[in-house]
Amino acid sequence: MSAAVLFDKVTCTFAGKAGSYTAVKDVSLSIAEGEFVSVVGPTGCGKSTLLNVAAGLLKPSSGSVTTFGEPLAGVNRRAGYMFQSEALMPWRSCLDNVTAGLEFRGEDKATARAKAEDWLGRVGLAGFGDRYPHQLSGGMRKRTSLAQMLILDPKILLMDEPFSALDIQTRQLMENELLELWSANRKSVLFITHDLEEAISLSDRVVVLSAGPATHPIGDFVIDLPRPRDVSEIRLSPRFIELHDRIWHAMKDEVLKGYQQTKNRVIA
Ligand SMILES: Nc1ncnc2c1ncn2[C@@H]1O[C@H](COP(=O)(O)OP(=O)(O)OP(=O)(O)O)[C@@H](O)[C@H]1O
Repeated sequence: MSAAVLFDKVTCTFAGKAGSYTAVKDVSLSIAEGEFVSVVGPTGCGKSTLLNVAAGLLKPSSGSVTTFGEPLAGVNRRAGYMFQSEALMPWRSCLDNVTAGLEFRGEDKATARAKAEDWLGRVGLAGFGDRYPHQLSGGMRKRTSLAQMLILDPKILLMDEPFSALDIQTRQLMENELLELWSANRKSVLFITHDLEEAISLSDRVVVLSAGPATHPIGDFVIDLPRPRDVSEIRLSPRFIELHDRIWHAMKDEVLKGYQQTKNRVIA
């Protein structure tokens, strides 16, 4: 079975006024079909850069990416995205935001509407379709974004700190909802987060990145916690605490290095 996403020795170098900067170097990483993989690492190390490469929005300076065995050229059409920032169109209702992708694909309005209503129900927003984004809470806007992504039935979900702007309770509710939707129809997920607890509670595997420059994976941990999981309860289990200790041990020096380097780059 081919990997949903396979990074093979991916390097990304950015040109800048002060010279070039190699954000990630020789990254090899694979995400299997149906696998939930989180990538954690110090601030500014290159997590979003890798996600952008998987999305086909950024071409690596060297190395290659394949998706389901095919070389990725241009935007990854098999992927759905969810980012930290709000991506809803403020001038469209919640329902019209969810139908947008299908309309762009040329699906007829009535079918798109029926599918969107179904998805709004699945993410707990039945009856909210005619609200506009500014009339929804942060959690509801995230649910709308989830429906907007899932309605297109992507084979891979690329998620860049999608819940980091939410308060802790709403965040855990959303994480549980994501797991429930994911387990009903296992997609491959590449999930970027700063938050190690979030990574462990959601994932099958957690990949730890080194501090930049030339970021690369320094640890790859299988998360053997049972499913289904409740993200707030699983954090109290002895196995979770053990995994957290091990991964944090691998990460903490890099986090300090990353923080120092970011500070120095700002000062320089
Ligand atoms: N287009 C670009 N041009 C120049 N430098 C860039 C560009 N994109 C990213 N970088 C640099 O590459 C490095 C990695 O950035 P990236 O956003 O991937 O990190 P991150 O791990 O996602 O950060 P954070 O944890 O803060 O969200 C950073 O030092 C950033 O300044």
